[in-house]
Amino acid sequence: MYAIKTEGLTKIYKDLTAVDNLNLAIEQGELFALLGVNGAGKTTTIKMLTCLTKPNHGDALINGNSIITDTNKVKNIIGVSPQETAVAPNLSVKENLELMCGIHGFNKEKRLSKIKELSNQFDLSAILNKRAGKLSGGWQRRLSIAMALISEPQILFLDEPTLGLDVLARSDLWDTIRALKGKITITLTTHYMEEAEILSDRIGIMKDGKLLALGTADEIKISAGKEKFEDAFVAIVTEAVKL
Ligand SMILES: Nc1ncnc2c1ncn2[C@@H]1O[C@H](COP(=O)(O)OP(=O)(O)OP(=O)(O)O)[C@@H](O)[C@H]1O
Repeated sequence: MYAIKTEGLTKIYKDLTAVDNLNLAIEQGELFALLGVNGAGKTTTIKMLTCLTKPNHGDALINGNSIITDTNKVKNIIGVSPQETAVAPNLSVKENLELMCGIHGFNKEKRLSKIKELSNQFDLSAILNKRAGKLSGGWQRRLSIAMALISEPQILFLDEPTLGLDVLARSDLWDTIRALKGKITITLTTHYMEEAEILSDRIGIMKDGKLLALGTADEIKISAGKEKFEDAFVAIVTEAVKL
């Protein structure tokens, strides 16, 4: 069974088709990147897959569960780190993690063990009592990902995980994401070509709501007839090559 399978997934806002007949299948354990320039439809796709907004047409199956008819099941098996980070700025790092444990109804024992496990995994131990709003963007994002993992999701969605971060913070976060690779299915959106190429198993390139290319970075380079992934991306989105 695919982790994610979309069938003609479409979202229309008034006269704008934000996501246009998206057909995509993502394997279990895959790290998949949706790459595209601003307004390509990446966030709208993630919002539909995470049941935050309903499609106008089509459907998507998340581990076999429909985002339209099985929303509760879908919500139980996914974790989301949204573009606007879900971190509560006035709470400490620990309180943010506790809040998520509370939302998922963990008892004290489970809460303590989960916070310990994630603090170790994400290097948060030394900053547990710091106010989240005082952390740098990179650390807030790291906390946001840790929070998304509290429910032990089977599929993790990361919407623009490194948006606005400096080179070092981005590289740190790439290490964090790499460490999750293979353990869980990850779908991330990005407009950084390098991020998609370095991190993901496969990449889908979107523009104007449409999926223009799909494959590994190498496959995309070969089909576009370019040696560098960046050149392939530019050629595809400027429609210099039709795949
Ligand atoms: N709630 C909304 N109402 C109307 N139009 C919307 C809404 N949300 C998104 N759009 C439009 O849909 C299109 C796709 O937006 P979306 O945010 O999905 O793109 P994106 O690829 O995630 O871009 P970005 O990288 O800027 O986040 C854009 O033209 C956007 O303006």
